[in-house]
Amino acid sequence: MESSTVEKLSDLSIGSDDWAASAPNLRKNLQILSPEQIELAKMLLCEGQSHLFSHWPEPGVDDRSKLSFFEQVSRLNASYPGGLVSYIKNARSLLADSKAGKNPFDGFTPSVPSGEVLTFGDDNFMMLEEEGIREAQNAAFVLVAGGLGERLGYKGIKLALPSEITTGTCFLQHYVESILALQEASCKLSPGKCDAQIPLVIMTSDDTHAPTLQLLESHSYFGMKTDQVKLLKQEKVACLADNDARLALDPNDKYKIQTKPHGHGDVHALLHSSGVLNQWKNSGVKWVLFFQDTNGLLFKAIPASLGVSSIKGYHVNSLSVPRKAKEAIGGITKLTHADGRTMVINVEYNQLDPLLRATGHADGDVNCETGYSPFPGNINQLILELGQYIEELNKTKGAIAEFVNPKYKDSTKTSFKSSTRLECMMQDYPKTLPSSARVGFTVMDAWLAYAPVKNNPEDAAKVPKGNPYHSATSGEMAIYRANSLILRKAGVQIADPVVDVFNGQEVEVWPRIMWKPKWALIFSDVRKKVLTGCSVSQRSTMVISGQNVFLDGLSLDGTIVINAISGAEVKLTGSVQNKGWILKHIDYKDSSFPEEMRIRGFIIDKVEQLVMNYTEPGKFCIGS
Ligand SMILES: O=c1ccn([C@@H]2O[C@H](COP(=O)(O)OP(=O)(O)O[C@H]3O[C@H](CO)[C@H](O)[C@H](O)[C@H]3O)[C@@H](O)[C@H]2O)c(=O)[nH]1
Repeated sequence: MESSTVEKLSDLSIGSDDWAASAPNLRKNLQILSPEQIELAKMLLCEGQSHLFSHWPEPGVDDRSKLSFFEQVSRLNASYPGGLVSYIKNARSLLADSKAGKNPFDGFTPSVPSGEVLTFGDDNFMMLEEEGIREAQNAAFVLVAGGLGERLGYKGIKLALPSEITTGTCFLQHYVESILALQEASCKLSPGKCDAQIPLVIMTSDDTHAPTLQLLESHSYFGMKTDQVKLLKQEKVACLADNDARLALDPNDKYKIQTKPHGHGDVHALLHSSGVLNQWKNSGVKWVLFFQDTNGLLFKAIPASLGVSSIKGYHVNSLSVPRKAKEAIGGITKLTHADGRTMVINVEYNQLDPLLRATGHADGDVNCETGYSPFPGNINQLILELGQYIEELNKTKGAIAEFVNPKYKDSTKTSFKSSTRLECMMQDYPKTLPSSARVGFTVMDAWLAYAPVKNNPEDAAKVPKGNPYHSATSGEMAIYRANSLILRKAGVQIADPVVDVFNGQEVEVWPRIMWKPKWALIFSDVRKKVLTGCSVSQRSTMVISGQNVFLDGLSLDGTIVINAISGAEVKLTGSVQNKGWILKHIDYKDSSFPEEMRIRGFIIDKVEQLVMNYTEPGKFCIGS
């Protein structure tokens, strides 16, 4: 050992180790720690964390575990803006506010903001869609997928779950194919050569990282270039044992700090620290679109909402849908402070009711005469303008306003039922923006834009009548409904749905109509490909996978599946009739079926179908 190192160590461990007086068991072990670890130990003691070492035995016993404890501390320190010192200080302050019952919206009065309300299929909507397609080549997508989906109770990652079982396409595949279709459509509109590759970042966590990577790798990235996709893993944060923000030890490992997820708000700090935003800026990206793991309808709403951002010049545009009172989505709210400040921001679903009650709305979160809450529902699809986003993150480093939600043992609020932690949400990003920032929102019908898969069958069945179930059943049925309604609007005679009950949830069953994003991204695509005199019966299934497939005088009563390369132009006409595909009820408790089927309450019995595959270029016609 070099003499200078010897001196330094002896200095710390023998001579001047008074700083460790509050943790005698740590003091005895200083000799096994590196200088960096000793610095971390000093920091922990300074922050009142001596209890972490009270059980430490003599040097020589469990030394490996002691070192791995510090490795974890080092990781926790590095992954939080400002390190653990900031985390603990923020925690103390938020815990004190929580104990005092301080309302985070103190001094603010809520009111209903005004935003862009769009109507599917009208001239304005179609103009915005065209604009969105033009801008798509300047977009980058960010998918937050670090959550485990505890409410759904599904064992795998939600991105691997089929969004519908007619084609069995999982959410991630659908998202990637939609982005690739946007890329192609946008480039086609550019004069000259356009070789834009729309980047996709996926935020994962320890819970989801490996399976997400595996899903991508085992499917060749669903057609994306491997360097087009980047995974950023969020770290968990330390749990807090009490109001003094003493860190909690893992009940199963006393050399480990217990950790829990910090929330989707981490995405901003991760994008900032990864350097990816500047790379995007240099390659001409202008818009960053954030989205969540299970919304099979989302890409039907992307083109028009991107069009709104572009035409209005919004720095922040949140996509929203009419919200049913008490629905588990935040409300977009205008908050006006007594001092004159205003902001338009998401008020999370658990905070909206208390905020309204505290500000003179005795009934809290209730529907108005329209049958919906007057506050539009935030679906957490945000479009940020990259230049202003980078400017803001350079100031904040991506730190987002946090909150804490401890479950107290009793009304004295002195101890917790279980450890808690700080959390943050990505939609709180606008909270720190200057008043000059252009923050807006776009409202679209829920049938077109929002059908997440969040609730397990039991909880979904308990949702108040008239409110959306947000289950695998409703998420799938919503896709069929949206596609049916879009074709209806384009002039196809689509039979009315029938009402059925799956896993205790009453849903409308429309014909199972599916198309790949490359067939139609926007309504004008559908109109170009759907000619006159078409009809589809309620029991029918239609799957279109091919760019140049046209419906012209088709009368479908059964199942038709078309797979065609882009060079093949296929016309579907005349009558197609067969026994088709039948939905069969299954019970979610019946473990003879795979979990991803059980959670929706049905399987498809593929009795008879017409399947046509076109692998050569040319013009083809099906139907008699
Ligand atoms: O630490 C986390 C937690 C969640 N997520 C991801 O964030 C997304 C949203 O998570 P949840 O589905 O659990 O979110 P909530 O339902 O609690 O609520 C959020 O989504 C709603 C709409 O779906 C509303 O917009 C609401 O205001 C917003 O907070 C998911 O893709 C999830 O994977 C992470 O990446 N990391």
